[in-house]
Amino acid sequence: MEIDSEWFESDLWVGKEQYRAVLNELYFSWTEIDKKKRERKSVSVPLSEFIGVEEGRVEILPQRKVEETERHFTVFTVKRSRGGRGSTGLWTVGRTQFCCNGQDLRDHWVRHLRTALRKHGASRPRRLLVFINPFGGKQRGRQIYQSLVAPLFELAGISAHVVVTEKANQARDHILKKDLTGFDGVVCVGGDGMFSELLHGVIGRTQQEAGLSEHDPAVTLQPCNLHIGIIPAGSTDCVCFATVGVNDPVTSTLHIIIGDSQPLDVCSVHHLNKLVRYSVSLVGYGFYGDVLAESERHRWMGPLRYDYSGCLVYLSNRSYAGMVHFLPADPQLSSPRDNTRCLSGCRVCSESTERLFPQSDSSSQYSQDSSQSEGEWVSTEGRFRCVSLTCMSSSCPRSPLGLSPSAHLADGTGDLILVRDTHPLGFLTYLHRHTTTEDQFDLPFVEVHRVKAVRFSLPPGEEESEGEEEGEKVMEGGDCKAEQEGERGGGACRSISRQYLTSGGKQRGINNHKKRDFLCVPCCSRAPSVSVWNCDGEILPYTEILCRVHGQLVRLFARGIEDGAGTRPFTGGNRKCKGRCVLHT
Ligand SMILES: Nc1ncnc2c1ncn2[C@@H]1O[C@H](COP(=O)(O)OP(=O)(O)OP(=O)(O)O)[C@@H](O)[C@H]1O
Ligand SMILES: CCCCCCCCCCCCC/C=C/[C@@H](O)[C@H](CO)NC(C)=O
Ligand SMILES: [Ca+2]
Repeated sequence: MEIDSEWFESDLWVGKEQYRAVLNELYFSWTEIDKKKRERKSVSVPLSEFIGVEEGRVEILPQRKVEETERHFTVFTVKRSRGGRGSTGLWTVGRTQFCCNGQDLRDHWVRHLRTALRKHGASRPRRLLVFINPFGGKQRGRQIYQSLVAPLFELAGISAHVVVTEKANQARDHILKKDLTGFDGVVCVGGDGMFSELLHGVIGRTQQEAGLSEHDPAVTLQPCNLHIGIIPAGSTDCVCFATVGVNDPVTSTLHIIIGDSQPLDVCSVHHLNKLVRYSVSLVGYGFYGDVLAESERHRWMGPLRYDYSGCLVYLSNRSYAGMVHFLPADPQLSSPRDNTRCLSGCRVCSESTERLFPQSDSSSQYSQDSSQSEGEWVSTEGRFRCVSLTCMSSSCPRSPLGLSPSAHLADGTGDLILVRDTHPLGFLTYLHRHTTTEDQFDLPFVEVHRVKAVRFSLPPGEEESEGEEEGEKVMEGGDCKAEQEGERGGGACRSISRQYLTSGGKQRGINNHKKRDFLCVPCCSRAPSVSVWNCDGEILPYTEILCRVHGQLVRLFARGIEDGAGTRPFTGGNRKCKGRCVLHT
């Protein structure tokens, strides 16, 4: 019966059917024995997708139920499930209860399966630090963790230290300052804002330990070893959706348990050689900045505030003057218009790993490539509806292909999208194409460039003033110059952002009249001359910024979007796959 320490096989029953079950070093499989059947059922589970084994007849979700019997054992595996809209990125917990012909055989199976799991699971996390935002999204973070995540962690033998946050930035500061010895990863239960806290904590901590300055945009940052897991429980779970393919807590938990590892590009945003923030999804000026700023005034609406604010901002019909300078990426490697899709196991991203971290010697240690020459900067100016930089596709439920459908998660570049001023219908067409398979870049007023760095400045005479004091105070209604001058469009002029800050009464960064102008968005009749930057859902306190993409700076417990997950292939509209896409490689 026992072949060697890896192999094990015997007959087993599942319900009334008899199976031949085999465990080898890669798979656990069971095949129906009934010779009379034309089609015999056969299941094969790679050990990499094996979650756990328990004695008896056991259920884990929705509730733990154990029926202790001597002859049964239950295995739990990753099961791919059909979600809504043909999505295949949804994972559930597969459960199979096996019956043996005696307790000895049962004990053998449990022992062998556990040993195989231990051997195979060397790269799986054993200890995690979990931060729950109890107020994110629909305020269900705590419940999601307790009912869906914790039981699966327990089944998989993961021990979790849980912190329910009491204030903003607690998770970031914990990661920056506390002892993290023994943790294999950090996990957030929340939305993009919580993810951003973990991102800043992990990157900051890694640079501190490496003795590197985060402020210098020219510094090659140290890639972070501590993995980040995202259990989606926010109003916007864009990073989760774009890296997993669905926003589903169980799917994300399973990716964490099996120790998936997805490298991710990160953009550092600087103002005058000072780090302002990091971004993985969107650094957007104009429309996306205005929508975020407007949405802050309607937080009570919950996730719907983005739709409402989107309509208001669209109707305000704004464009902004600016100068954009960018450092193009190597066009030989890929293009934002090559109709490829960055899917799990993406070839472009794996080739980028070799380029970004050439192996310096025979050991497996990666060292970062700093030999490449920077290349020539390109400049353009004009009036823009929006200027967006995204390091990934930024696909989300609203826009399943995302802001830049052919962007890559881990190729060391970002896509810069310039939407020049146009008539309202033109801009509406651009926005609407995000929700369909039609190419949003195939419009005369839209440009897209694959870049390594971007600098944005205001036109001459409109530059930001500098040197104001630090310290923070939220801008109040009534600070509005236009309101004081009786220029408002109707109703009271309200300040639009909780996060747009002034310094102890004095403003930081932007000179007063410009700042007051845009704080009146969109209720005043006078059009503001500057917008704000939306950086992964946070408003930046500066207009003139320098962004630099750091290839594969962090790693998520994810594997990218599996073929067909949460997306549609390029079959519609004028986007045609020419056989070069990842689906065909
Ligand atoms: N206990 C807390 N109290 C207040 N704010 C918190 C707390 N914990 C985390 N935060 C902050 O709340 C912000 C939003 O959280 P999160 O991203 O989880 O939810 P969300 O609903 O998706 O967010 P948003 O409404 O901004 O889209 C984060 O930026 C985070 O810093
Ligand atoms: C007429 C229909 C108009 C629909 C317009 C849809 C446009 C969708 C574009 C999706 C962009 C997603 C960008 C991601 C942003 C996130 O980084 C950020 C943080 O969560 N979210 C927000 C809302 O700023
Ligand atoms: Ca990228």
